[in-house]
Amino acid sequence: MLEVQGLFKRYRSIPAIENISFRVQPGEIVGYLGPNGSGKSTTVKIITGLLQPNEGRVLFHGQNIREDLPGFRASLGYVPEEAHVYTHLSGLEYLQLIGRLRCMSEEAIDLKANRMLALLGLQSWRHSAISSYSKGMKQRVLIAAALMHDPKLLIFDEPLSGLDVVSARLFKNLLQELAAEGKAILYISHVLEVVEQVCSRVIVIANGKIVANAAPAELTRLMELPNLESVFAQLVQQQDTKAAARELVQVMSVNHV
Ligand SMILES: Nc1ncnc2c1ncn2[C@@H]1O[C@H](COP(=O)(O)OP(=O)(O)OP(=O)(O)O)[C@@H](O)[C@H]1O
Repeated sequence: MLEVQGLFKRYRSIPAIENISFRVQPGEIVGYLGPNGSGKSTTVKIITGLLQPNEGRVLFHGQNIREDLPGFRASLGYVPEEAHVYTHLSGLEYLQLIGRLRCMSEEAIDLKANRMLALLGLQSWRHSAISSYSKGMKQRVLIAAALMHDPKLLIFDEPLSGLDVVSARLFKNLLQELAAEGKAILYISHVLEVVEQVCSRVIVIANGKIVANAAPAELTRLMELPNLESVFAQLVQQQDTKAAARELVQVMSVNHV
């Protein structure tokens, strides 16, 4: 369904991603993991059509997305890492706006917006301005907004940020339901425990390059490691965090008067 082929992106001649290729099929939840600055957002911006690659292309149902971006976006639901919502609108007004931009009927907008807000625990807040919402409440509105038009492809960029325990569990169950419905899902997250539970496959990138693309269980088995977190640490050669934390506390307590 989604096919990413040989993407390269350079910012002022410095490579951000190099030769990124992968597929996401209907019913799959694919985790896209990497440390800060490894190129996840750059990849997602290219897939959503916000950024043009220097090389490579993105195909959706075999067609280059840049040949018909509005058509592609009609099939795409995207929850961005940073929320830029119109905070003077209420949750309900925001979903109505999104529905109208998606050319949905008023009847469908009203039904879906009200039901989704209720299911996401925002019923009594639906007429309040988003500016009064907590981070997690804003995040839930964004999730509803991404689902309103029943897209075939969903991209969630760090969707758990700010969500409380119940909302996070609801989101995990939602991912599984969406996959069972045949949606293709790309899931970017640093919460490896959840990724390990829900993803059928994970792609790990480091310094802009893919270093692994396999099922979580296969990665842990092949690398003889207990969980995805240790696999990730090994693959991206992260620093010795215990030593760094100890040193930070030592530096902090250097006499400063
Ligand atoms: N607009 C830009 N101009 C210059 N360099 C950029 C720009 N955007 C990203 N980069 C660089 O490209 C590399 C990849 O960044 P990107 O934001 O894609 O990483 P990321 O994996 O999403 O990181 P994070 O987990 O912190 O969100 C980084 O080295 C970053 O500094």
